[in-house]
Amino acid sequence: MQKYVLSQNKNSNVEDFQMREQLITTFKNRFTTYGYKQVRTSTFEQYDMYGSITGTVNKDEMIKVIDTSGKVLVLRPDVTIPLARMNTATTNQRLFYVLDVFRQSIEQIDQKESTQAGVELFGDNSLEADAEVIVLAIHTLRDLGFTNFKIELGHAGFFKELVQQADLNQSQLETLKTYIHSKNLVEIEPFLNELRLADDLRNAIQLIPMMYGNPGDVITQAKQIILNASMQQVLQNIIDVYDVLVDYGVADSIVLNLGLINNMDYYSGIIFQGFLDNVGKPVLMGGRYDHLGKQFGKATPAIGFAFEVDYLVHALNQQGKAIVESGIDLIINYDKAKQKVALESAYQLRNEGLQVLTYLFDEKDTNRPPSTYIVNYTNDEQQLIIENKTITFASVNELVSQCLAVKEAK
Ligand SMILES: N[C@@H](Cc1c[nH]c[nH+]1)C(=O)O
Repeated sequence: MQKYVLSQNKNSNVEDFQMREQLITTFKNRFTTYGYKQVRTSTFEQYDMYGSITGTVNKDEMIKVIDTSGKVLVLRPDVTIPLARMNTATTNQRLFYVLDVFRQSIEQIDQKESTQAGVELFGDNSLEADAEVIVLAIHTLRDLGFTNFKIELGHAGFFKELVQQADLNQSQLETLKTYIHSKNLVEIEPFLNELRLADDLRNAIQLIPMMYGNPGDVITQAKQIILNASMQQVLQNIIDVYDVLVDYGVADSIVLNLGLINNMDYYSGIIFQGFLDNVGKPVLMGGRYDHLGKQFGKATPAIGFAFEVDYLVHALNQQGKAIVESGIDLIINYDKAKQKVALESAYQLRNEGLQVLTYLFDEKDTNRPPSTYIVNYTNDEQQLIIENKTITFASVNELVSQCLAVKEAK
């Protein structure tokens, strides 16, 4: 075990970092084409703020720090909450971010930070907005080269409505959520029997974990357990959003999951999660949270989602899509007597955007990275070597234009 290394689980090698940068460029490009503007929020937040509102991150999972005046702060445990608090726009606002969030669950004590790339759309409560945000998630996954993924679509209201009628206490509610989440059909039945619920209510709750799969089938099943007008409305909302998704041509990527329960409690409408083949956890989570803003004095409808960047990097690595490109454009070897002209060339070539390393000929280091071109400055010769072809050049300018011509031709 290495001394003072807190956790080894953060990707820290060069290839992973480059892959993350490529991913981030993809997020930025795609989010921008849907009208989103990038923002950031503070890394430190007031612990009290999280204490005063409901439906936020579990307080035990937040990482607390104490500033020099003794005030308790937390490291940003979520981005949606601070953005909902900061949002003052009177018209639609589309924001995106690529930021680290800090949470520590009891199950995964080593996992304290993760990078999220997310979007939030404020000020639009239409089902077209719901569909557009989901399509943006799908569009981005396709940009990243994923073909085998599914978006599970559900609704926060479906479960809430049933649970409200069952009148459960907090611990019963948590148990039920766990059973539904893990589709634990064996334990859910005796659990519900003990609660002595009305038959139709017990039956409806028991069927929730099975309300999963092909949208047409799930809608037919769900119609049979509708107990009141609000549940009817919720189901209609799901059907309407799904219809817009069909018009976008993304129906293939959608499955319905009426037992879907997101981590955060602030959701009030459509919720969704994205799953890739071979990754057990969702790589994206999101949904509508129309009541969160109210807690900060400004009721604004809102919907958004966040990708877990680390899981995506892991998935790309597993699929063998890792970047193996570790070489550079050009190496300049030079005799001490030619130092001036060699270093001048290096400066100019770098100025043109080429990656350049310089080495004295008598340097012992043989462990050099691969390069596309090699330049040799010796007392007698000035050579540019490209793929076994040797070209001589008279001046720095000539070298620069030769290199650029080759680069352009590639
Ligand atoms: N902040 C949510 C994801 C989300 C963004 N917007 C809406 N939901 C999470 O971390 O799970």
